[in-house]
Amino acid sequence: MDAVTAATSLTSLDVSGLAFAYPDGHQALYGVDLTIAKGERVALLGPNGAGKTTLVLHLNGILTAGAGSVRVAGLPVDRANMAEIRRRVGIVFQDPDDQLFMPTVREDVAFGPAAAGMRGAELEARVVRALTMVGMEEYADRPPHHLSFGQRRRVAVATVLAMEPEILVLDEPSSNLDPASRRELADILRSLDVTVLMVTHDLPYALELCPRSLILSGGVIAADGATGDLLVDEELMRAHRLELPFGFDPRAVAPSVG
Ligand SMILES: Nc1ncnc2c1ncn2[C@@H]1O[C@H](COP(=O)(O)OP(=O)(O)OP(=O)(O)O)[C@@H](O)[C@H]1O
Repeated sequence: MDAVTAATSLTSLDVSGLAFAYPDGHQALYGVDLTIAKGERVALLGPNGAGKTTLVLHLNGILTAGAGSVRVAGLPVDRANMAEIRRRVGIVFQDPDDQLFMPTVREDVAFGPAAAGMRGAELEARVVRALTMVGMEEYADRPPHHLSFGQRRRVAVATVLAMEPEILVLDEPSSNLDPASRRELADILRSLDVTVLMVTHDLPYALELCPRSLILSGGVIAADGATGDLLVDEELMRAHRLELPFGFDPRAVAPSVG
């Protein structure tokens, strides 16, 4: 596939036969197949140790496939395409402090685009746009370490959005957020015109935000379907150690809209 075809691909992510063992021999992925279309919001569910983080680390080449392939908008994730892949796949890690290291919020958000060569008014506009998307434009000149956890998570999302990624990958985005911050982040994610893959143990959040979910279990995709359908399947949930919060009834929640 040539670069032009890749750039206009309707598939954001295509993972095929992905297998991976860590250097100590531990096999974490056994042959993962999945496709995510442009603009979809998909939750990646699964018990501890299922391989979710291992899979995510393959999406921008932090880990490279032992076997199989990963393509982002048609581009293979390999050494030759790494700069373009890292621009297209934005990963928001669970701990915002892994992503924020500059003296001000503005510099943190500018870091990625500046490293890609952007300068001057274009860079400033990019930073303002990303901060506005997460409602943090008024905090541009503050040191990140003076912000609350929820605000730092939003800035971490902005650092990734500033790269205008094809896919936004979020690792446990709702963890450690109070209910209002959790809802505000959901509103932000819903407002974005970007493909989203969200790793989460927060099943109500998955239902609220993601019309589709994947269950990764034992290093393979064990289920792929409408989030509401998966969450009401008690046998499936039990088989993969997934539990809804006490009293939560997925049938009572309106299905998320794409
Ligand atoms: N650096 C490593 N070396 C060896 N094994 C590892 C390494 N990192 C993870 N593993 C193993 O690979 C498997 C998958 O781990 P991974 O972190 O991908 O799971 P996960 O689904 O993200 O789990 P959690 O929900 O707990 O975050 C686990 O059995 C884990 O112990």
